[in-house]
Amino acid sequence: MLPNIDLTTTNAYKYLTDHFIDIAKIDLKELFKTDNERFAKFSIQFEDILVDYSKNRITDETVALLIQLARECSLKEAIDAMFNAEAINVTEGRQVLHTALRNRSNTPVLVDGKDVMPDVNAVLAQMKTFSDAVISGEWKGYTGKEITDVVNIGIGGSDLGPVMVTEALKSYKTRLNLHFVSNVDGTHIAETLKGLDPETTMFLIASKTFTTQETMANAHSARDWFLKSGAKDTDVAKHFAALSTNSKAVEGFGIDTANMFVFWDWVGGRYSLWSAIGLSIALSIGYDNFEQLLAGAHAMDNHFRTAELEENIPTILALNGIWYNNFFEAETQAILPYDQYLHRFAAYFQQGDMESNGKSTDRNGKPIDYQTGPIIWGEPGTNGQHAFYQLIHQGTKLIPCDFIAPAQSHNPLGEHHNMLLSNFFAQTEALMNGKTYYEVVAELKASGKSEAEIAELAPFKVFEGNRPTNSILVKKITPHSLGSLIAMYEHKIFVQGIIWNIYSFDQWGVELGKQLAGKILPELKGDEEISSHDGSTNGLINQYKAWR
Ligand SMILES: O=P(O)(O)OC[C@H]1O[C@](O)(CO)[C@@H](O)[C@@H]1O
Repeated sequence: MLPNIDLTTTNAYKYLTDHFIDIAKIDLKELFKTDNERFAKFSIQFEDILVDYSKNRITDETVALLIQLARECSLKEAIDAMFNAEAINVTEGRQVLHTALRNRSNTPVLVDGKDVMPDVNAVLAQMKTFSDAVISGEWKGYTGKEITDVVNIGIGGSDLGPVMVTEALKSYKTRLNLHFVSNVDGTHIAETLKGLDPETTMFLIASKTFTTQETMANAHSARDWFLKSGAKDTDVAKHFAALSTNSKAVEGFGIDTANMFVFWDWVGGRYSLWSAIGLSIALSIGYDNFEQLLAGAHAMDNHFRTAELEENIPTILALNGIWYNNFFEAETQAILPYDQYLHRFAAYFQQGDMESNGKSTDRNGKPIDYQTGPIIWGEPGTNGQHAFYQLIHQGTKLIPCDFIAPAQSHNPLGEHHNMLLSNFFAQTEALMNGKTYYEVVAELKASGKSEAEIAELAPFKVFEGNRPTNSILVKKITPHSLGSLIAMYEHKIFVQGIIWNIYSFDQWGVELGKQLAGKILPELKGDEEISSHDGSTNGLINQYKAWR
């Protein structure tokens, strides 16, 4: 069972509320001036990942109180409950076992008394055989040609993880070209298919439920396109595979069950890239690299499960986030990777975090009167610097930022990487130190400006500073380190959900829109005027009908 504790009733929360009044007045750069050990104290290295959280508005006391909060909310017990296969996804009556998918040590994981590891390993073996055959060219299409292109059709967790990882690990690419179709907008599949040859294209229909409207519509359009090329129904087996928990629906669609890669309902969609949903990743980077990704995540799982809370990276990151979210009232959290390969990392964790912790009902079914999940956003550096960093530096909102960068580039081109990393280091320094009015005046004087010009300009050039950041420096983005990095954020989300006393593994909030779309779709068929909705919705539907 998960603990059920309202964080605002804990002693730690009360102490933190008082402590916040003191900390709100303290300037972060002063904390560095008075403590030479601050970096050593507030940074943790795990394998090839260094997490520096010293540029946060925290003291020893803050960290101690946040840890106390985690203890009072029974975090350790909750971690054990997840790894021990308790049904902690209560509203769906399921276990939460994405960690079993990457359990490379193969210790038994018992679900209802049955060890799931043999099934996990059997699917991995099937993925290996299949991906090896397609990559080597041994697998032939219906006219005897090798497969050159793979199209993953899926959405949400059946798309975002594979897209993010295949982009992040592009430098490990096999000879196959990967494409991803998610949107029900016909443009997505139409544009993707334009450059492809049905004789050499493989489709992966990725859907946990195999009922998702967008995925099924795209899957049918893909099959129509394939059959139009002259292929027969019996050729579908050579060009379509399914990644799903729903064998019946897969059969119903006409995909050979030999080409079905299963997973289980104890894998949440947004945590499924480690499962058969990762087949596109295995095809894209090769099975051995996919296994390395799993191994990296497993290493982080072990760290999360065994490290003391004070040394536990996901826990520390989560508690820092709670500090800003619940005390400083920060509304958002930026994820800013200084690595072009990680350009979908923030988008991936938009689903990971916001679908998990965007909840306002606690574990008693009662409305919550404190803040839960933040808005997650971000773009790669340095592009972001030339777009939205203005607001991070000088806007009225406090935006805690995670900066992520690899020390080694896969493309060491002249001075590019030093230039990139100089920006990475400079930004967190600038956000912390800011620039005072006196510094601005001195700078303007030195540049030869008149007194009048200085008086006019100076206020606009002041940077308040004192803006918090985490710096996550990774030796190199490899399948292993990326696996660890993803698992680190997954567990951060878990910790926050525990402390906010919410259920992080359901997603009822996506249902209402789906339901209403299902009602509206038949109304769009004919030409008759619609009057069954509110005035705005009626007006919009009727104008759509008039214009289409
Ligand atoms: O894999 P499926 O079942 O097609 O679902 C896709 C996505 O839809 C959601 O249920 C949200 O609509 C996500 O949680 C999930 O990742």
